[in-house]
Amino acid sequence: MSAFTQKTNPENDPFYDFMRPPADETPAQMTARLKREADAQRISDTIDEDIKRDRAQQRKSRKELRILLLGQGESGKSTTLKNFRMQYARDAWEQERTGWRAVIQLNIIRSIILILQIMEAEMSGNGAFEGDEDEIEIIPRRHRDSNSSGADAFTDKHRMLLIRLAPLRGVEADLKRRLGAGAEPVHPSAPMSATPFDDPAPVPSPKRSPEFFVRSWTDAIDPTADHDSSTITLMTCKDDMQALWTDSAVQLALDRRKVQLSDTAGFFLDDLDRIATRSYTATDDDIVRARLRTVGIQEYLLRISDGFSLRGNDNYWTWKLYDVGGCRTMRAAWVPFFENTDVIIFLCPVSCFDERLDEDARVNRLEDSTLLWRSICSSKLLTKTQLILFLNKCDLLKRKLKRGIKVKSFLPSYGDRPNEVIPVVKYLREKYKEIQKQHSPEPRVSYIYTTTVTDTTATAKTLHSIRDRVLRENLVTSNLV
Ligand SMILES: Nc1nc2c(ncn2[C@@H]2O[C@H](COP(=O)(O)OP(=O)(O)OP(=O)(O)O)[C@@H](O)[C@H]2O)c(=O)[nH]1
Ligand SMILES: [Mg+2]
Repeated sequence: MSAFTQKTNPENDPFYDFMRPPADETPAQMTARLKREADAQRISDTIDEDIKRDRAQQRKSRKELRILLLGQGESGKSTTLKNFRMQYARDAWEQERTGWRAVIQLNIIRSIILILQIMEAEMSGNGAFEGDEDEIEIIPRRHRDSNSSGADAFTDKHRMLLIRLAPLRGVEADLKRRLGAGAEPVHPSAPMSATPFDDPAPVPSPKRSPEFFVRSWTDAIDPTADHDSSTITLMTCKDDMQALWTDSAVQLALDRRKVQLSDTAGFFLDDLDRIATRSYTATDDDIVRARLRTVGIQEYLLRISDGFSLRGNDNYWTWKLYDVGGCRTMRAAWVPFFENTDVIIFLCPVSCFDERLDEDARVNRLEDSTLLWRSICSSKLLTKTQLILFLNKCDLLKRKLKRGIKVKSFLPSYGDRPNEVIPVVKYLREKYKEIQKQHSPEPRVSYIYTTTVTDTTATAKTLHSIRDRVLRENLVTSNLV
């Protein structure tokens, strides 16, 4: 087994007596024994390394690469995967297009229900509000002024909107039922680990209740499903949804509670005219922006041409991409996938410096991401794995800094550097590069990209560059060139 099972008590080891040194061991005998043990360990490590290298070599001679997408929840792993599939698995991508409509409808309803909840809380003078038992996403992460209330700002018009939009809750339940063919509940207080290598430990229940998710897209995205009743309700509610979203009292309430709805995952309220129609078909951009949380680990196959070999099928490689759930309750499940992983694409959302984790509100998101990056860089299991870092969500960072949020207030080490995108990204790039350099068991090349993976055109260029670099490196190490 791996190095991560070391924490067991040696007294429980059935071989403990056998391994225990003799009671009357002299210092000279002890030195000799320790040397023997160290030699044996070295030989065992070398054999393990040889086996690993042979396996990697075999996979490479079959032109197969394993690529793992890692990073905290909402860092953009599935969105990166979507970009890969859009570029390199176009047929499957097209087949799933119709099915994304239901996910996007659900994203819209989630945003509306959040606004309704906030409005209800404000009307009743409650500082805080609770979502439904299995409520989804978007309970604000940042600090709220819980004493403020705008009850007076709301009128009969708002009460009427509450009533008229109530049918959306039924549509939400219906869509969840249909989409949730592969769903299983995630216990909100399930044991968590900050890195995949820590023993999971229970933490207090998170403030937010769990977000909707499905275990696999292919279960959820059913292009043949008839979602007409949801579409009709959305069409009927469209004007009211727009009236709610553009209402000034609502906007003020969202501001008071520091809910930046347009920056949240799966935001489509500015696109209602286009989406709440019977003929709506999800565009590539819509699919990339749609939010569906990942649970467990999902495998996707891509066939990617290396563009080097001359003969027909000879130039195709199979890339096995693994998309994982990034929340702390799911990180322990990553470890079995580390063995034989050729490449890790790690996503750090640079806009998250002022946010807390959904699953543990005590933890700053950037701190969490940095800790995770360090653990991945230092892992002995991943010594030979090529690490590619995406400093992602640069668009959101730009918007946040423009609103005047100061990086220094959350990251004192940032000091008096300019509160602008380029210096912030440069600072984080250097920090992450330094961590990689300091903690990697062996020197490794650093591949760092600044990304906004919802920008499909820019991301296509990044992915082509990665394809070329990864293939070149693996062609060289497998002596195929
Ligand atoms: N504006 C913006 N949104 C992004 C970016 N990257 C991802 N998102 C959005 O952020 C949300 C979360 O992204 P996902 O790809 O689902 O995150 P994930 O890492 O797979 O999250 P888990 O499955 O929970 O581990 C989605 O709605 C994306 O559209 C980005 O660079 N900019
Ligand atoms: Mg995901």
